[in-house]
Amino acid sequence: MNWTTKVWEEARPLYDKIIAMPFNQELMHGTLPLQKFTFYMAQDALYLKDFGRALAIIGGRLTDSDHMLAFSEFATGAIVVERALHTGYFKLFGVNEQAVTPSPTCLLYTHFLLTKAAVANVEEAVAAVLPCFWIYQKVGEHIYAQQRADRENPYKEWIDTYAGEAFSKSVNRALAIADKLAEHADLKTEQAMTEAFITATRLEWMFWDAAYRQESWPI
Ligand SMILES: Cc1ncc(CO)c(N)n1
Ligand SMILES: Cc1ncsc1CCO
Repeated sequence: MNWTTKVWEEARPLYDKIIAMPFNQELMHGTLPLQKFTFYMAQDALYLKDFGRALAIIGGRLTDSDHMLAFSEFATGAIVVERALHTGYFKLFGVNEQAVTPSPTCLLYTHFLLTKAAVANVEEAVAAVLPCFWIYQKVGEHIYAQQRADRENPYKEWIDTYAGEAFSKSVNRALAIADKLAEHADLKTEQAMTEAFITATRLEWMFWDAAYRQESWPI
């Protein structure tokens, strides 16, 4: 059994909890309050910039040139999505970019990714960024399949991005790279990959939860 199949079995209960979150249920029905979505978007723009940075770092650390190419394209993709938020939802919903600073959870997640990208084994670094691809694809596709066709959803563009074919191609490429690295990894490295994947999946849950609560710094 390949590593991604095994790790998904472990992550499955976390994924089920992510789907059931009020943020995602309300996003699916188009009833998520605009304030909560706007908070999420503003935090996600900050997230995507550092995520892109982490992907570029990993790209530079990989050995295989096909893998390097894939990660530099993922890094480009993350920055393109970050730019699209600014010209799309930010303008549409009137977000003041200057006023946005990272929430505790956003900072925790981006710093986790940047630390793994910079100093962990590259296999573990790839595993750490994988939920950003895979969880978003699964959530996007779930919401896309469940949404009601007769109703306009203000968050349609978000849903279409992550349920779309272009994103799916990136996800499949990232999964294949992770499996290839796991295939050649020793047991200890494979276990570290699994742990990094599970931690990042928890952080995905926390990122949506923080947006729903519009999390701020306690002091
Ligand atoms: C928090 C978060 N994780 C993953 C993605 C998709 O890459 C995103 N846009 N935001
Ligand atoms: C995972 C991911 N999320 C937004 S862009 C990107 C890389 C794929 O282009």
